[in-house]
Amino acid sequence: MTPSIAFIGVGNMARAIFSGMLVSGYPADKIIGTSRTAEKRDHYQQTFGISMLADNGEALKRADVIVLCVKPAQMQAVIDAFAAHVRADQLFISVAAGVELGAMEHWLGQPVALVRSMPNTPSQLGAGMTGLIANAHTSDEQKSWVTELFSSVGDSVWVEKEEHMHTVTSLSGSAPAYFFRFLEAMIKNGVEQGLDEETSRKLASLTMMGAARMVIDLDEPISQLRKNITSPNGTTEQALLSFEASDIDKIVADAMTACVNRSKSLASDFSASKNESKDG
Ligand SMILES: NC(=O)C1=CN([C@@H]2O[C@H](COP(=O)(O)OP(=O)(O)OC[C@H]3O[C@@H](n4cnc5c(N)ncnc54)[C@H](O)[C@@H]3O)[C@@H](O)[C@H]2O)C=CC1
Ligand SMILES: O=C(O)[C@@H]1CCC=N1
Repeated sequence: MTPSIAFIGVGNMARAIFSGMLVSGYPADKIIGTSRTAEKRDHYQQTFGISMLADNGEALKRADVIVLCVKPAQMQAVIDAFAAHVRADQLFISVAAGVELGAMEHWLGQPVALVRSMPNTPSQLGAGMTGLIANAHTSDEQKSWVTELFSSVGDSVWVEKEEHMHTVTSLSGSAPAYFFRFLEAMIKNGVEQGLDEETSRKLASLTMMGAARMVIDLDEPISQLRKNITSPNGTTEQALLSFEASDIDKIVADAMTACVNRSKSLASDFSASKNESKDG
């Protein structure tokens, strides 16, 4: 039987996941979303044919699987409000950056299956990439179901240690934004050189897709793919020398480290021990 799945806090990430699921054939009548805004509930219900509710507790009651999609700062309040009504057979999946399994277990207040995920927005096109880790109460069967769920919107990897979720965030969760930023800069320069925006956008973005497909589909080192384009004393060489002069490795490493550090600081803000000391 297809499980009913409730997305608590429908925003960018929830929409990306359930729209990808719908495209891959998940029945709309098995998908519930929650939003506090009537306009958004109407919009999502009409656009996607899913059930939209105002009450998270009602969504919890109706669902087999609950995907927690609110911002990290809202997670505790959302869980606290329905924790007393959680059933032992339910499966929870969080998409929140930084919020650790231990903190969510603490808020849920009972042994329950819980998966922490770090998806990304290309999920909405079935091209998502998701990192996953489960708590000790999650069965192998539940893990397989979660793998299938995220396979329906792209691909996924299970990490061995929870601290690896910070790295996943910097490599895939946040990373579509890096590529968008890079494209923005390229398109802007194409326009500055005289092309219209549409042409510049098409040239840059389809090139990014083609390059990514070469990396994924061809069994060749990325450095070799790069060298195949870089004629000695040619045009590409000049562009790459310019990147090196700006220390591209450092630029990227600094950005990824900043991302990881923010993920760690979120984890520390919402850690179980901090909550225990607050409670006690
Ligand atoms: N946007 C992204 O690319 C990614 C986001 N995430 C995670 O996904 C989570 C959500 O991020 P976004 O979707 O970008 O944020 P968002 O702001 O677009 O969506 C969150 C939604 O939750 C709603 N909400 C807040 N409190 C609520 C409550 N008590 N009951 C019901 N709904 C409530 C808000 O109104 C909002 O619509 C965050 O924890 C973030 O770390 C993870 C991976 C990628
Ligand atoms: O920026 C954020 O905090 C979220 C998590 C990963 C992508 N967006």
